[in-house]
Amino acid sequence: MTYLNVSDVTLSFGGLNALTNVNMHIEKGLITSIIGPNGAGKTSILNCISGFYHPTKGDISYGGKNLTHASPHEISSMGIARAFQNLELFRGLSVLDNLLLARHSKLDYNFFQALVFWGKASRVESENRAYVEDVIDFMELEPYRKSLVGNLSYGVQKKVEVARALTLDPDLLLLDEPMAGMNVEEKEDIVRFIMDIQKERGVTVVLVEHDLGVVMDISDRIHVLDFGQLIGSGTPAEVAANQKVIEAYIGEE
Ligand SMILES: Nc1ncnc2c1ncn2[C@@H]1O[C@H](COP(=O)(O)OP(=O)(O)OP(=O)(O)O)[C@@H](O)[C@H]1O
Repeated sequence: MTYLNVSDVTLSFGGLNALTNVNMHIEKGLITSIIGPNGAGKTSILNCISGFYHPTKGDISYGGKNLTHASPHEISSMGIARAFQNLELFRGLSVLDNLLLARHSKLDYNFFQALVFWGKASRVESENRAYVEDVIDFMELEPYRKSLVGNLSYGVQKKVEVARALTLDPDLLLLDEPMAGMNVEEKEDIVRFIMDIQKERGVTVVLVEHDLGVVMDISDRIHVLDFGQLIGSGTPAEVAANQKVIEAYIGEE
């Protein structure tokens, strides 16, 4: 079942097309990876889906709603969360505070209720707290909950970044190179969490990743971009046998 539909999307910066007439269908409940050589347009497509860029041409719809011109905040409230390639965490705050702050953007009580911290506000606040504690538990971040993010290893910070996105209770999670800069053990760890996020929490995952071994292992579907164009889509086996994809990767070496 198509869930997120990228339809004929072009994204131009002056004379340069970062994306050209890209069509991509993301199915609900699956792990879909977007791969391609450097500069192929992978982050650009995530930026379009999450509202940081708006396509120059084409449409993006999600669960039947058009989000082409929606803001990042509107898109996040539709159930799409993103973990960033460059960490978007507050380094001087603890893991717990970072996650509470992220979760806070979902609060639906108004300023005056918050001020007196009474009634609905206090109920919502304790629900948020419980939700964040559940994410800490799920991501096995308990040993670090009071640690300042800036003092943690890069691998743990990347995990906190994924946890930050999870506190938004997403239906769709966009992960931009969650394994970049990680050692083998850290990679194995985060791969396990990505698979659990899909299976146990029922979240649809879109993954941008350079590690082709990992991508082939965990993806249900793969889309391949090269110079801003979609050159292949399908299961890992289909993509691995695609001549255009093979050439794009050989050309990169
Ligand atoms: N804000 C911008 N202004 C101008 N050009 C941009 C901008 N963002 C991206 N580009 C260009 O668009 C093209 C695609 O970039 P993008 O970051 O999407 O590629 P990528 O596949 O994510 O690359 P990488 O694997 O290196 O992260 C590149 O040529 C890049 O220089």
